[in-house]
Amino acid sequence: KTVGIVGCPFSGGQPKEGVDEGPIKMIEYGLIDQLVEMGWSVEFDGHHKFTEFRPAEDPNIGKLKKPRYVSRVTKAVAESVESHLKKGHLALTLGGDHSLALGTVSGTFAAYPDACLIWIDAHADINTPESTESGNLHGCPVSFLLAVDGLINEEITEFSWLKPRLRPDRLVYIGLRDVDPPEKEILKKYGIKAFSMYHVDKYGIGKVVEMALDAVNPDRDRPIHLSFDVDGLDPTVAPSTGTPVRGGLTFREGHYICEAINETGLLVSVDIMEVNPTLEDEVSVFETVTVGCSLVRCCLGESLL
Ligand SMILES: N[C@](CCCC[B-](O)(O)O)(CCN1CCCCC1)C(=O)O
Ligand SMILES: [Mn+2]
Ligand SMILES: [Mn+2]
Ligand SMILES: [Mn+2]
Repeated sequence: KTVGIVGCPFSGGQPKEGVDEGPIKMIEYGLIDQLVEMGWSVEFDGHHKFTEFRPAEDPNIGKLKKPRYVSRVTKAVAESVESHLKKGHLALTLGGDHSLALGTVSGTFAAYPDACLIWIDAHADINTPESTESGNLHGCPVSFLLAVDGLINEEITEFSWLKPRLRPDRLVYIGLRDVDPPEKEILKKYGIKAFSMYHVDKYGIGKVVEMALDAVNPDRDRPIHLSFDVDGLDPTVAPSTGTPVRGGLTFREGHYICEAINETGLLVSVDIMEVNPTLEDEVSVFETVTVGCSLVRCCLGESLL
């Protein structure tokens, strides 16, 4: 079994420097050897050089920041992910900020139209060009990916390459605790299944993962795309990330999600996003990078016994 690693040193979807170093650090910390050790064959042709994609001019479109840069980069990511999947590889995307999911999820649905998406995050990342306050595209990817009318106005031709294929009933969240009011409206309007930290507390992570799978994969026959924003974890677990929010998933809850999804045998594509190894002290950086690597290992079959 082969895993194709898509290294995405990219920070254009948000304002903080450093998140582009996330993939570099995860590889530097030995992720490839760890996966080889587990029996995986690894295809990694080096990190993408996205700085070459940066347009000279990239004025805001409405409130959206760096729309052209994000569009070009995510289109390339979509092609990489799709290509690995069409070769029968498991796609592993290392971020980089979460706007990259515009590419990863597009790539997965191009290869597996019947897929479902499990989004681990403190945030819903479902702002529209109108509803966003920050204009940071890492807060918007899901709204662009949803195959529903009336979310994205046609004027945004930047992302015309993106064919929205994500049905609302194929998307489920775990870990939410910082959702903007307009995002709450969108979740309600489309009946999108969302398990917040309230549900994790109420039911426990085991039941929550089971309910999440029941919601989007009732017969356990659909390929799974897991998009894991490390800020879904509590900041004491993954401190070095751009938008930390207290009251998050424990180390074990985060890993349990990956172990349980691995156990389905249906995982085809996984993103580990928003590791920024420049924001905190050395120990915090080490913790955040290594938790990213251990989440990957659990997605790829590492087990405690
Ligand atoms: N929803 C936010 C955060 C997005 C985080 C992206 B992720 O999950 O990939 O890290 C926050 C907007 N919020 C509005 C009220 C004032 C504080 C910021 C946004 O900027 O849209
Ligand atoms: Mn191959
Ligand atoms: Mn987040
Ligand atoms: Mn996110």
